[in-house]
Amino acid sequence: MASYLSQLKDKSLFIEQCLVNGRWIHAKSGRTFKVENPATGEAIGECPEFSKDDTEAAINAAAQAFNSFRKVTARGRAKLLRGWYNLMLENADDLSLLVTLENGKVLAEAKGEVAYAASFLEWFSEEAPRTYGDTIPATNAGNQVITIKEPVGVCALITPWNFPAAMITRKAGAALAAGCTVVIKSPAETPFTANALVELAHRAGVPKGVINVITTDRNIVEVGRTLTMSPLVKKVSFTGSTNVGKLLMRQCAETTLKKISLELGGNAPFIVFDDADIEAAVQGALVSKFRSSGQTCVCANRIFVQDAVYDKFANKLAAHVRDNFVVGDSLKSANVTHGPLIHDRAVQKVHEHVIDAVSKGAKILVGGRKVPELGPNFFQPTVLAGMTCEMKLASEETFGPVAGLFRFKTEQEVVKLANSTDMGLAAYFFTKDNQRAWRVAKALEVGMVGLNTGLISDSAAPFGGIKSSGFGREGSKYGIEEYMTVKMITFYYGVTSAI
Ligand SMILES: NC(=O)c1ccc[n+]([C@@H]2O[C@H](COP(=O)([O-])OP(=O)(O)OC[C@H]3O[C@@H](n4cnc5c(N)ncnc54)[C@H](O)[C@@H]3O)[C@@H](O)[C@H]2O)c1
Ligand SMILES: O=CCCC(=O)O
Repeated sequence: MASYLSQLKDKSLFIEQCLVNGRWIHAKSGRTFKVENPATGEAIGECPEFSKDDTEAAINAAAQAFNSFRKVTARGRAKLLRGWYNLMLENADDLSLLVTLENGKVLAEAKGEVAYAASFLEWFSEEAPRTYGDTIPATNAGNQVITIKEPVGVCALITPWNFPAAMITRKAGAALAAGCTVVIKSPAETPFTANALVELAHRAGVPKGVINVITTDRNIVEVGRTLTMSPLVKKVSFTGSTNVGKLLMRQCAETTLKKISLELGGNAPFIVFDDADIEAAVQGALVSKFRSSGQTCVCANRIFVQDAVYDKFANKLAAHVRDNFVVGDSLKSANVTHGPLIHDRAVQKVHEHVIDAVSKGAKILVGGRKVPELGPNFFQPTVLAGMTCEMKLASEETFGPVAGLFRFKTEQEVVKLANSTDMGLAAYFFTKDNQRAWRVAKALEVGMVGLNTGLISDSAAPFGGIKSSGFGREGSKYGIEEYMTVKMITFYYGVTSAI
Protein backbone atom coordinates (compact mmCIF):
# COMPACT_ATOMS: atom_id res chain seq x y z
CA MET A 1 0.00 0.00 0.00
CA ALA A 2 1.45 3.39 -1.06
CA SER A 3 2.71 5.37 1.96
CA TYR A 4 -0.02 8.02 2.13
CA LEU A 5 -2.70 5.32 2.07
CA SER A 6 -1.59 4.22 5.51
CA GLN A 7 -3.07 7.53 6.74
CA LEU A 8 -6.59 6.37 5.83
CA LYS A 9 -8.67 5.88 8.97
CA ASP A 10 -10.72 3.21 7.20
CA LYS A 11 -8.35 1.33 4.92
CA SER A 12 -11.18 -0.72 3.44
CA LEU A 13 -12.24 2.43 1.54
CA PHE A 14 -9.24 1.98 -0.77
CA ILE A 15 -10.60 -0.43 -3.38
CA GLU A 16 -8.82 -1.61 -6.54
CA GLN A 17 -11.85 -3.34 -8.11
CA CYS A 18 -15.13 -2.46 -9.81
CA LEU A 19 -18.58 -2.83 -8.30
CA VAL A 20 -21.02 -4.86 -10.39
CA ASN A 21 -24.29 -6.15 -9.00
CA GLY A 22 -23.18 -5.48 -5.43
CA ARG A 23 -19.86 -7.37 -5.73
CA TRP A 24 -16.36 -5.89 -6.00
CA ILE A 25 -14.75 -7.71 -8.93
CA HIS A 26 -11.77 -7.68 -11.31
CA ALA A 27 -11.99 -7.50 -15.10
CA LYS A 28 -12.64 -10.90 -16.68
CA SER A 29 -9.30 -10.61 -18.46
CA GLY A 30 -7.54 -9.87 -15.17
CA ARG A 31 -5.99 -6.78 -16.82
CA THR A 32 -5.43 -3.63 -14.80
CA PHE A 33 -4.03 -0.12 -15.25
CA LYS A 34 -1.92 1.95 -12.87
CA VAL A 35 -3.07 5.14 -11.19
CA GLU A 36 -0.40 7.70 -10.25
CA ASN A 37 -0.18 10.52 -7.75
CA PRO A 38 0.30 13.62 -9.96
CA ALA A 39 2.38 15.33 -7.27
CA THR A 40 5.00 12.59 -6.99
CA GLY A 41 4.51 10.26 -9.95
CA GLU A 42 4.30 7.35 -7.49
CA ALA A 43 1.83 4.56 -8.20
CA ILE A 44 -1.18 4.74 -5.86
CA GLY A 45 -2.66 1.44 -7.00
CA GLU A 46 -4.30 -0.38 -9.89
CA CYS A 47 -7.84 -0.65 -11.25
CA PRO A 48 -9.53 -3.16 -13.56
CA GLU A 49 -9.26 -2.68 -17.32
CA PHE A 50 -12.90 -3.35 -18.18
CA SER A 51 -13.92 -4.56 -21.65
CA LYS A 52 -17.17 -4.64 -23.62
CA ASP A 53 -18.24 -7.88 -21.86
CA ASP A 54 -17.48 -6.54 -18.39
CA THR A 55 -19.40 -3.35 -19.20
CA GLU A 56 -22.40 -5.30 -20.48
CA ALA A 57 -22.48 -7.24 -17.20
CA ALA A 58 -22.70 -3.94 -15.30
CA ILE A 59 -25.48 -2.67 -17.60
CA ASN A 60 -27.41 -5.93 -17.16
CA ALA A 61 -27.08 -5.65 -13.38
CA ALA A 62 -28.42 -2.08 -13.48
CA ALA A 63 -31.30 -3.15 -15.75
CA GLN A 64 -32.22 -6.01 -13.42
CA ALA A 65 -32.06 -3.76 -10.35
CA PHE A 66 -34.24 -1.13 -12.02
CA ASN A 67 -37.23 -3.50 -11.99
CA SER A 68 -37.37 -3.35 -8.20
CA PHE A 69 -35.68 0.02 -7.47
CA ARG A 70 -38.28 1.91 -9.50
CA LYS A 71 -40.87 0.65 -7.00
CA VAL A 72 -39.04 1.96 -3.92
CA THR A 73 -41.06 4.90 -2.60
CA ALA A 74 -39.72 8.40 -3.01
CA ARG A 75 -39.38 8.67 0.77
CA GLY A 76 -37.44 5.39 0.76
CA ARG A 77 -35.03 6.73 -1.87
CA ALA A 78 -34.65 9.93 0.14
CA LYS A 79 -33.64 7.91 3.20
CA LEU A 80 -31.01 5.99 1.22
CA LEU A 81 -29.51 9.24 -0.09
CA ARG A 82 -29.54 10.81 3.37
CA GLY A 83 -27.76 7.73 4.75
CA TRP A 84 -25.14 7.98 1.98
CA TYR A 85 -24.72 11.70 2.75
CA ASN A 86 -24.17 10.99 6.45
CA LEU A 87 -21.52 8.38 5.64
CA MET A 88 -19.75 10.83 3.33
CA LEU A 89 -19.53 13.34 6.18
CA GLU A 90 -18.31 10.67 8.63
CA ASN A 91 -15.60 9.62 6.19
CA ALA A 92 -14.77 13.10 4.87
CA ASP A 93 -11.10 12.94 5.93
CA ASP A 94 -10.48 9.69 4.08
CA LEU A 95 -12.35 10.85 0.99
CA SER A 96 -10.39 14.13 0.96
CA LEU A 97 -7.09 12.26 1.23
CA LEU A 98 -8.05 10.09 -1.75
CA VAL A 99 -9.04 13.18 -3.79
CA THR A 100 -5.71 14.87 -3.07
CA LEU A 101 -3.70 11.71 -3.71
CA GLU A 102 -5.12 11.03 -7.15
CA ASN A 103 -6.10 14.52 -8.36
CA GLY A 104 -3.37 16.63 -6.73
CA LYS A 105 -5.61 19.48 -5.51
CA VAL A 106 -4.53 20.71 -2.08
CA LEU A 107 -6.06 19.03 0.96
CA ALA A 108 -8.09 22.11 1.98
CA GLU A 109 -9.66 22.22 -1.49
CA ALA A 110 -10.24 18.46 -1.43
CA LYS A 111 -12.12 18.87 1.87
CA GLY A 112 -14.17 21.63 0.24
CA GLU A 113 -14.92 19.36 -2.70
CA VAL A 114 -16.03 16.49 -0.46
CA ALA A 115 -18.42 18.82 1.41
CA TYR A 116 -19.69 20.14 -1.94
CA ALA A 117 -20.08 16.58 -3.27
CA ALA A 118 -22.00 15.49 -0.16
CA SER A 119 -24.31 18.51 -0.50
CA PHE A 120 -25.70 17.03 -3.74
CA LEU A 121 -26.77 13.89 -1.87
CA GLU A 122 -28.43 16.01 0.81
CA TRP A 123 -30.08 18.19 -1.83
CA PHE A 124 -31.43 15.28 -3.88
CA SER A 125 -32.57 13.40 -0.78
CA GLU A 126 -34.85 16.40 -0.29
CA GLU A 127 -35.90 16.59 -3.96
CA ALA A 128 -36.82 12.88 -4.26
CA PRO A 129 -40.25 13.24 -2.59
CA ARG A 130 -41.08 16.40 -4.56
CA THR A 131 -41.32 15.20 -8.15
CA TYR A 132 -44.85 16.46 -8.58
CA GLY A 133 -46.96 16.14 -11.72
CA ASP A 134 -49.69 18.47 -12.96
CA THR A 135 -53.44 18.42 -13.32
CA ILE A 136 -54.33 20.16 -16.57
CA PRO A 137 -57.74 21.41 -17.77
CA ALA A 138 -58.37 19.61 -21.06
CA THR A 139 -59.51 21.19 -24.30
CA ASN A 140 -62.02 18.45 -25.04
CA ALA A 141 -65.17 18.29 -22.94
CA GLY A 142 -65.30 15.32 -20.55
CA ASN A 143 -61.53 14.91 -20.39
CA GLN A 144 -59.12 15.59 -17.52
CA VAL A 145 -55.38 15.54 -18.14
CA ILE A 146 -52.81 14.66 -15.48
CA THR A 147 -49.07 14.06 -15.64
CA ILE A 148 -46.83 11.82 -13.59
CA LYS A 149 -43.04 11.67 -13.61
CA GLU A 150 -41.26 8.35 -14.07
CA PRO A 151 -37.60 7.35 -13.79
CA VAL A 152 -36.01 7.05 -17.21
CA GLY A 153 -34.27 3.73 -16.44
CA VAL A 154 -30.61 2.69 -16.55
CA CYS A 155 -28.26 5.69 -16.76
CA ALA A 156 -24.62 5.74 -17.84
CA LEU A 157 -22.71 8.41 -15.92
CA ILE A 158 -19.31 9.39 -17.36
CA THR A 159 -17.27 11.77 -15.23
CA PRO A 160 -13.96 13.71 -15.40
CA TRP A 161 -10.95 13.75 -13.08
CA ASN A 162 -11.06 17.41 -12.04
CA PHE A 163 -13.79 16.89 -9.42
CA PRO A 164 -13.40 13.19 -8.55
CA ALA A 165 -16.19 13.26 -5.93
CA ALA A 166 -18.59 16.06 -6.85
CA MET A 167 -19.11 15.11 -10.50
CA ILE A 168 -20.23 11.66 -9.35
CA THR A 169 -22.65 12.69 -6.60
CA ARG A 170 -24.11 15.50 -8.73
CA LYS A 171 -25.21 12.86 -11.26
CA ALA A 172 -25.78 9.76 -9.11
CA GLY A 173 -27.66 11.72 -6.41
CA ALA A 174 -30.15 13.02 -8.97
CA ALA A 175 -30.47 9.68 -10.76
CA LEU A 176 -31.18 7.69 -7.58
CA ALA A 177 -33.58 10.34 -6.31
CA ALA A 178 -35.54 9.91 -9.54
CA GLY A 179 -35.60 6.10 -9.14
CA CYS A 180 -33.01 5.27 -11.81
CA THR A 181 -30.15 2.78 -11.57
CA VAL A 182 -26.66 3.69 -12.78
CA VAL A 183 -23.42 2.50 -14.30
CA ILE A 184 -20.71 5.01 -13.42
CA LYS A 185 -17.65 5.10 -15.69
CA SER A 186 -15.17 6.90 -13.45
CA PRO A 187 -12.06 8.56 -14.92
CA ALA A 188 -8.85 6.52 -15.20
CA GLU A 189 -6.96 9.28 -13.37
CA THR A 190 -9.21 9.31 -10.27
CA PRO A 191 -11.04 5.99 -9.79
CA PHE A 192 -10.34 5.50 -6.09
CA THR A 193 -12.49 8.38 -4.85
CA ALA A 194 -15.33 7.01 -6.98
CA ASN A 195 -14.86 3.52 -5.55
CA ALA A 196 -14.85 4.80 -1.96
CA LEU A 197 -18.04 6.80 -2.63
CA VAL A 198 -19.81 3.81 -4.11
CA GLU A 199 -18.70 1.59 -1.23
CA LEU A 200 -20.29 4.14 1.15
CA ALA A 201 -23.50 4.06 -0.89
CA HIS A 202 -23.64 0.30 -0.34
CA ARG A 203 -22.94 0.65 3.34
CA ALA A 204 -25.88 3.09 3.41
CA GLY A 205 -28.13 0.31 2.10
CA VAL A 206 -28.40 1.12 -1.60
CA PRO A 207 -29.51 -2.25 -3.06
CA LYS A 208 -27.17 -4.33 -5.22
CA GLY A 209 -27.10 -3.40 -8.89
CA VAL A 210 -28.53 0.08 -8.29
CA ILE A 211 -25.05 1.63 -8.42
CA ASN A 212 -22.33 -0.03 -10.46
CA VAL A 213 -18.91 1.50 -11.03
CA ILE A 214 -16.56 0.50 -13.82
CA THR A 215 -13.05 1.55 -14.83
CA THR A 216 -10.93 1.45 -17.95
CA ASP A 217 -7.98 3.26 -19.43
CA ARG A 218 -6.93 1.65 -22.74
CA ASN A 219 -10.41 0.25 -23.56
CA ILE A 220 -12.16 3.61 -23.20
CA VAL A 221 -13.46 3.75 -26.79
CA GLU A 222 -14.92 0.21 -26.59
CA VAL A 223 -16.46 0.84 -23.17
CA GLY A 224 -17.83 4.21 -24.32
CA ARG A 225 -19.46 2.59 -27.36
CA THR A 226 -20.95 -0.17 -25.21
CA LEU A 227 -22.52 2.33 -22.82
CA THR A 228 -23.87 4.65 -25.50
CA MET A 229 -25.13 1.96 -27.86
CA SER A 230 -26.75 -0.42 -25.40
CA PRO A 231 -30.53 -0.53 -25.83
CA LEU A 232 -30.78 -1.10 -22.05
CA VAL A 233 -29.21 2.28 -21.29
CA LYS A 234 -31.85 5.01 -21.49
CA LYS A 235 -29.82 8.05 -20.50
CA VAL A 236 -26.20 9.20 -20.78
CA SER A 237 -24.93 11.99 -18.58
CA PHE A 238 -21.43 13.13 -19.46
CA THR A 239 -19.09 15.74 -18.01
CA GLY A 240 -15.87 16.35 -19.87
CA SER A 241 -14.45 17.81 -23.05
CA THR A 242 -16.59 19.08 -25.93
CA ASN A 243 -15.02 16.71 -28.47
CA VAL A 244 -15.80 13.60 -26.44
CA GLY A 245 -19.29 14.95 -25.69
CA LYS A 246 -20.03 15.31 -29.41
CA LEU A 247 -18.72 11.79 -30.07
CA LEU A 248 -20.91 10.30 -27.35
CA MET A 249 -23.96 12.13 -28.69
CA ARG A 250 -23.35 10.71 -32.17
CA GLN A 251 -22.95 7.22 -30.71
CA CYS A 252 -26.13 7.58 -28.65
CA ALA A 253 -28.05 8.24 -31.86
CA GLU A 254 -26.51 5.40 -33.87
CA THR A 255 -28.50 2.51 -32.46
CA THR A 256 -31.02 4.04 -30.08
CA LEU A 257 -32.23 7.46 -29.03
CA LYS A 258 -31.36 8.32 -25.46
CA LYS A 259 -31.89 11.21 -23.12
CA ILE A 260 -28.54 13.03 -22.89
CA SER A 261 -26.97 15.67 -20.65
CA LEU A 262 -23.65 17.16 -21.68
CA GLU A 263 -21.61 19.33 -19.29
CA LEU A 264 -18.68 20.31 -21.50
CA GLY A 265 -15.78 22.72 -21.71
CA GLY A 266 -15.85 26.43 -20.94
CA ASN A 267 -13.97 29.63 -21.81
CA ALA A 268 -15.39 31.92 -19.15
CA PRO A 269 -15.08 35.69 -19.51
CA PHE A 270 -14.47 37.59 -16.26
CA ILE A 271 -15.24 41.30 -16.67
CA VAL A 272 -14.18 44.12 -14.35
CA PHE A 273 -15.96 47.41 -15.06
CA ASP A 274 -14.40 50.67 -13.89
CA ASP A 275 -17.24 51.22 -11.38
CA ALA A 276 -16.52 47.87 -9.64
CA ASP A 277 -15.24 47.33 -6.12
CA ILE A 278 -11.71 46.50 -7.25
CA GLU A 279 -10.69 44.62 -4.11
CA ALA A 280 -13.78 42.41 -4.42
CA ALA A 281 -13.04 41.89 -8.12
CA VAL A 282 -9.47 40.80 -7.32
CA GLN A 283 -10.73 38.33 -4.71
CA GLY A 284 -13.33 37.06 -7.19
CA ALA A 285 -10.70 36.58 -9.89
CA LEU A 286 -8.39 34.70 -7.51
CA VAL A 287 -11.15 32.28 -6.56
CA SER A 288 -12.53 31.87 -10.04
CA LYS A 289 -9.21 31.59 -11.88
CA PHE A 290 -7.04 29.60 -9.51
CA ARG A 291 -9.55 27.12 -8.03
CA SER A 292 -8.04 23.61 -8.45
CA SER A 293 -5.04 25.33 -10.08
CA GLY A 294 -7.28 26.54 -12.90
CA GLN A 295 -8.60 23.07 -13.73
CA THR A 296 -12.28 23.85 -13.32
CA CYS A 297 -14.69 24.11 -16.24
CA VAL A 298 -16.10 27.35 -14.79
CA CYS A 299 -12.67 28.93 -14.16
CA ALA A 300 -12.24 32.44 -15.55
CA ASN A 301 -10.28 32.01 -18.79
CA ARG A 302 -10.29 35.54 -20.24
CA ILE A 303 -10.14 38.42 -17.75
CA PHE A 304 -11.35 41.69 -19.30
CA VAL A 305 -10.53 44.85 -17.32
CA GLN A 306 -11.76 48.34 -18.22
CA ASP A 307 -9.12 50.88 -19.19
CA ALA A 308 -9.35 53.18 -16.15
CA VAL A 309 -8.84 50.41 -13.58
CA TYR A 310 -6.66 48.03 -15.60
CA ASP A 311 -3.29 48.84 -14.02
CA LYS A 312 -4.66 48.95 -10.48
CA PHE A 313 -6.42 45.59 -10.90
CA ALA A 314 -3.41 43.97 -12.62
CA ASN A 315 -0.96 45.10 -9.93
CA LYS A 316 -3.19 43.96 -7.06
CA LEU A 317 -3.88 40.56 -8.66
CA ALA A 318 -0.21 39.95 -9.43
CA ALA A 319 0.85 41.04 -5.92
CA HIS A 320 -1.58 38.65 -4.33
CA VAL A 321 -0.40 35.73 -6.46
CA ARG A 322 3.26 36.59 -5.79
CA ASP A 323 2.85 37.07 -2.02
CA ASN A 324 0.31 34.43 -1.03
CA PHE A 325 0.44 31.48 -3.39
CA VAL A 326 2.72 28.53 -2.63
CA VAL A 327 2.98 25.69 -5.16
CA GLY A 328 3.76 22.14 -4.05
CA ASP A 329 2.46 18.89 -2.62
CA SER A 330 -0.01 19.72 0.16
CA LEU A 331 0.48 16.28 1.70
CA LYS A 332 4.13 17.18 2.34
CA SER A 333 3.76 20.78 3.40
CA ALA A 334 0.75 22.40 5.07
CA ASN A 335 1.40 25.91 3.69
CA VAL A 336 0.97 24.83 0.05
CA THR A 337 -1.95 26.65 -1.60
CA HIS A 338 -1.79 25.17 -5.12
CA GLY A 339 -1.02 21.62 -6.17
CA PRO A 340 0.21 20.04 -9.41
CA LEU A 341 -1.73 19.80 -12.65
CA ILE A 342 -3.17 16.40 -13.50
CA HIS A 343 -0.42 15.30 -15.92
CA ASP A 344 2.44 16.60 -18.07
CA ARG A 345 0.12 17.07 -21.10
CA ALA A 346 -1.83 19.62 -19.06
CA VAL A 347 1.41 21.40 -18.12
CA GLN A 348 2.46 21.39 -21.78
CA LYS A 349 -0.78 23.08 -22.85
CA VAL A 350 -0.47 25.77 -20.18
CA HIS A 351 3.16 26.37 -21.11
CA GLU A 352 2.22 26.66 -24.80
CA HIS A 353 -0.42 29.28 -23.99
CA VAL A 354 2.12 31.34 -22.05
CA ILE A 355 4.83 31.08 -24.74
CA ASP A 356 2.32 31.92 -27.47
CA ALA A 357 1.02 34.98 -25.55
CA VAL A 358 4.52 36.27 -24.77
CA SER A 359 5.63 35.79 -28.39
CA LYS A 360 2.67 37.99 -29.43
CA GLY A 361 3.44 40.78 -26.94
CA ALA A 362 1.99 39.78 -23.56
CA LYS A 363 3.97 40.63 -20.43
CA ILE A 364 4.46 38.19 -17.53
CA LEU A 365 3.62 40.00 -14.27
CA VAL A 366 4.22 36.92 -12.13
CA GLY A 367 4.98 33.22 -12.70
CA GLY A 368 5.14 31.97 -16.27
CA ARG A 369 7.24 28.84 -15.96
CA LYS A 370 7.21 25.14 -15.14
CA VAL A 371 8.60 24.08 -11.77
CA PRO A 372 10.67 20.95 -12.60
CA GLU A 373 12.36 21.07 -9.21
CA LEU A 374 8.97 20.06 -7.69
CA GLY A 375 8.13 17.53 -10.43
CA PRO A 376 6.98 17.40 -14.07
CA ASN A 377 3.36 18.36 -13.29
CA PHE A 378 3.89 21.68 -11.55
CA PHE A 379 3.36 25.11 -13.12
CA GLN A 380 3.63 28.50 -11.42
CA PRO A 381 0.41 30.49 -10.92
CA THR A 382 0.78 33.13 -13.61
CA VAL A 383 -0.59 36.58 -14.42
CA LEU A 384 -0.16 37.92 -17.97
CA ALA A 385 -0.90 41.53 -18.99
CA GLY A 386 -1.40 42.90 -22.50
CA MET A 387 -3.44 39.98 -23.82
CA THR A 388 -5.05 40.25 -27.27
CA CYS A 389 -7.62 38.20 -29.18
CA GLU A 390 -4.96 36.71 -31.52
CA MET A 391 -3.43 34.77 -28.64
CA LYS A 392 -4.33 31.08 -28.12
CA LEU A 393 -5.63 31.68 -24.62
CA ALA A 394 -8.39 33.90 -26.07
CA SER A 395 -10.00 31.07 -28.00
CA GLU A 396 -8.92 27.88 -26.16
CA GLU A 397 -9.70 26.81 -22.60
CA THR A 398 -6.29 26.87 -20.83
CA PHE A 399 -7.43 24.62 -17.95
CA GLY A 400 -4.49 25.75 -15.87
CA PRO A 401 -3.24 28.51 -13.55
CA VAL A 402 -2.83 31.36 -16.05
CA ALA A 403 -4.73 34.63 -15.63
CA GLY A 404 -4.62 36.54 -18.93
CA LEU A 405 -5.69 40.21 -18.66
CA PHE A 406 -7.34 41.90 -21.66
CA ARG A 407 -7.96 45.68 -21.73
CA PHE A 408 -11.31 47.07 -22.95
CA LYS A 409 -12.94 50.50 -23.30
CA THR A 410 -16.76 50.16 -23.51
CA GLU A 411 -19.54 47.90 -22.25
CA GLN A 412 -20.69 47.20 -25.79
CA GLU A 413 -17.17 46.19 -26.84
CA VAL A 414 -16.62 43.82 -23.89
CA VAL A 415 -19.98 42.07 -24.25
CA LYS A 416 -19.13 41.39 -27.89
CA LEU A 417 -15.69 40.08 -26.91
CA ALA A 418 -17.11 37.95 -24.10
CA ASN A 419 -19.58 36.32 -26.49
CA SER A 420 -17.07 35.76 -29.28
CA THR A 421 -16.51 32.10 -28.42
CA ASP A 422 -18.27 28.82 -29.22
CA MET A 423 -18.39 28.08 -25.49
CA GLY A 424 -21.17 29.25 -23.21
CA LEU A 425 -20.74 27.81 -19.73
CA ALA A 426 -20.07 30.56 -17.15
CA ALA A 427 -19.33 34.29 -17.12
CA TYR A 428 -18.52 36.70 -14.30
CA PHE A 429 -18.65 40.46 -14.04
CA PHE A 430 -18.12 43.10 -11.39
CA THR A 431 -20.03 46.40 -11.34
CA LYS A 432 -21.89 48.57 -8.83
CA ASP A 433 -24.33 49.88 -11.45
CA ASN A 434 -27.69 48.09 -11.12
CA GLN A 435 -28.92 48.84 -14.61
CA ARG A 436 -25.66 47.64 -16.11
CA ALA A 437 -25.92 44.52 -13.95
CA TRP A 438 -29.21 43.50 -15.56
CA ARG A 439 -28.17 44.59 -19.04
CA VAL A 440 -24.93 42.65 -19.07
CA ALA A 441 -26.30 39.57 -17.27
CA LYS A 442 -28.95 39.28 -19.98
CA ALA A 443 -26.54 39.95 -22.85
CA LEU A 444 -23.97 37.30 -21.91
CA GLU A 445 -24.38 34.07 -23.92
CA VAL A 446 -23.81 31.55 -21.12
CA GLY A 447 -25.73 29.21 -18.84
CA MET A 448 -24.42 30.72 -15.58
CA VAL A 449 -23.50 34.26 -14.52
CA GLY A 450 -21.60 35.35 -11.41
CA LEU A 451 -22.38 39.00 -10.61
CA ASN A 452 -19.90 40.49 -8.14
CA THR A 453 -18.76 36.98 -7.17
CA GLY A 454 -16.23 34.51 -8.51
CA LEU A 455 -17.83 31.46 -6.94
CA ILE A 456 -21.16 30.25 -8.34
CA SER A 457 -21.11 26.53 -7.53
CA ASP A 458 -23.94 25.47 -5.25
CA SER A 459 -26.04 22.29 -5.12
CA ALA A 460 -29.15 24.52 -4.99
CA ALA A 461 -28.25 26.34 -8.24
CA PRO A 462 -28.73 24.97 -11.79
CA PHE A 463 -25.33 24.15 -13.28
CA GLY A 464 -24.91 23.89 -17.04
CA GLY A 465 -24.12 25.61 -20.29
CA ILE A 466 -25.30 26.59 -23.75
CA LYS A 467 -23.59 26.58 -27.18
CA SER A 468 -20.67 24.09 -27.32
CA SER A 469 -20.62 23.90 -23.52
CA GLY A 470 -23.52 21.46 -23.79
CA PHE A 471 -27.04 21.21 -22.44
CA GLY A 472 -28.92 19.91 -19.45
CA ARG A 473 -28.78 21.19 -15.88
CA GLU A 474 -27.31 19.55 -12.79
CA GLY A 475 -28.07 20.27 -9.14
CA SER A 476 -31.05 22.47 -8.19
CA LYS A 477 -34.71 21.63 -8.71
CA TYR A 478 -33.96 21.06 -12.41
CA GLY A 479 -31.27 18.39 -11.92
CA ILE A 480 -33.68 15.57 -11.10
CA GLU A 481 -35.78 16.28 -14.23
CA GLU A 482 -32.88 15.09 -16.39
CA TYR A 483 -33.48 11.57 -15.05
CA MET A 484 -37.26 11.49 -15.45
CA THR A 485 -39.81 11.41 -18.22
CA VAL A 486 -43.23 13.01 -18.10
CA LYS A 487 -46.15 10.64 -18.68
CA MET A 488 -49.49 12.19 -19.58
CA ILE A 489 -52.74 10.43 -18.72
CA THR A 490 -56.04 11.65 -20.15
CA PHE A 491 -59.12 10.55 -18.21
CA TYR A 492 -62.44 10.60 -19.94
CA TYR A 493 -65.10 11.07 -17.29
CA GLY A 494 -68.05 11.78 -19.59
CA VAL A 495 -69.69 14.90 -20.91
CA THR A 496 -72.17 16.36 -18.46
CA SER A 497 -74.86 18.83 -19.43
CA ALA A 498 -74.45 22.32 -18.04
CA ILE A 499 -76.14 22.76 -14.67
N1 LIG B 1 -19.24 21.59 -17.83
C1 LIG B 1 -18.83 20.92 -16.77
O1 LIG B 1 -19.58 20.74 -15.80
C2 LIG B 1 -17.45 20.35 -16.72
C3 LIG B 1 -16.95 19.86 -15.52
C4 LIG B 1 -15.67 19.34 -15.48
C5 LIG B 1 -14.90 19.29 -16.63
N2 LIG B 1 -15.39 19.78 -17.77
C6 LIG B 1 -14.57 19.80 -18.98
O2 LIG B 1 -13.86 18.57 -19.12
C7 LIG B 1 -12.61 18.79 -19.76
C8 LIG B 1 -11.49 18.19 -18.96
O3 LIG B 1 -11.77 16.90 -18.53
P1 LIG B 1 -11.13 15.61 -19.24
O4 LIG B 1 -9.82 15.90 -19.82
O5 LIG B 1 -11.19 14.50 -18.26
O6 LIG B 1 -12.19 15.37 -20.42
P2 LIG B 1 -12.39 14.07 -21.30
O7 LIG B 1 -13.53 14.40 -22.19
O8 LIG B 1 -11.15 13.62 -21.92
O9 LIG B 1 -12.80 12.93 -20.26
C9 LIG B 1 -13.97 12.97 -19.48
C10 LIG B 1 -14.45 11.55 -19.23
O10 LIG B 1 -14.79 10.96 -20.48
C11 LIG B 1 -14.13 9.73 -20.62
N3 LIG B 1 -13.91 9.48 -22.05
C12 LIG B 1 -12.93 9.93 -22.86
N4 LIG B 1 -13.09 9.43 -24.12
C13 LIG B 1 -14.22 8.67 -24.09
C14 LIG B 1 -14.92 7.88 -25.06
N5 LIG B 1 -14.51 7.78 -26.33
N6 LIG B 1 -16.04 7.23 -24.67
C15 LIG B 1 -16.48 7.30 -23.39
N7 LIG B 1 -15.86 8.03 -22.43
C16 LIG B 1 -14.75 8.70 -22.77
C17 LIG B 1 -12.87 9.88 -19.80
O11 LIG B 1 -12.34 8.62 -19.46
C18 LIG B 1 -13.42 10.62 -18.61
O12 LIG B 1 -14.07 9.73 -17.74
C19 LIG B 1 -12.50 20.29 -19.86
O13 LIG B 1 -12.83 20.71 -21.15
C20 LIG B 1 -13.51 20.81 -18.87
O14 LIG B 1 -13.97 22.10 -19.12
C21 LIG B 1 -16.64 20.30 -17.87
O1 LIG C 1 -15.35 21.63 -13.28
C1 LIG C 1 -16.48 21.35 -13.12
C2 LIG C 1 -17.42 21.53 -12.03
C3 LIG C 1 -17.05 22.60 -11.11
C4 LIG C 1 -18.15 22.99 -10.18
O2 LIG C 1 -19.13 22.27 -10.00
O3 LIG C 1 -18.01 24.06 -9.62
